[in-house]
Amino acid sequence: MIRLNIEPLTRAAFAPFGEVIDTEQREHFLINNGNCRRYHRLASVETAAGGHAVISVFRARAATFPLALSLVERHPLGSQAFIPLNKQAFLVVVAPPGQPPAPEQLRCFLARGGQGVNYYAGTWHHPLLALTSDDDFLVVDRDGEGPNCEEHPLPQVWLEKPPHGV
Ligand SMILES: NC(=O)N[C@@H](O)C(=O)O
Ligand code: NI
Repeated sequence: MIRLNIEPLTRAAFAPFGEVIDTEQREHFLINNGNCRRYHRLASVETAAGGHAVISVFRARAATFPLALSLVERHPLGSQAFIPLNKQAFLVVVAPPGQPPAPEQLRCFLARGGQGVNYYAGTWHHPLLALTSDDDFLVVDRDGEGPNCEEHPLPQVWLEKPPHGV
């Protein structure tokens, strides 16, 4: 049985899996006559095989802990971004693109309030893990023809609740 450690979400640590969407210490430039900062291209949207990008809202129930992770999935034809609309923290479980991951390859990150993630096409990940009930996330991913969700079952991988007040 494997219990995943929870790591802080940083751009460097998440680089093999995708991009971190946040504004802390990020480059920006002024637009709209100096009334607005543009944090430009924090992440890129991938849509392959004739697909197109769509914007959705996911309203998620909070995960309950300890949590047995039963699967990971990947979207080979497109990226997938999750941006919390209420700046709530959430959990991100990922493994690098490529062969279906062994449990030891899984990484768990805590996205603190205000951080979002963009999974590269093909990055293995657990479906959205919210920590707050009815939490809303803006989701940008690919819609269109073709198989874009592959699942891989996991044996005995557990996740404990993150420390309080994260
Ligand atoms: N099913 C769906 O659209 N969501 C998953 O891809 C997910 O990563 O939460
Ligand atoms: Ni997904």
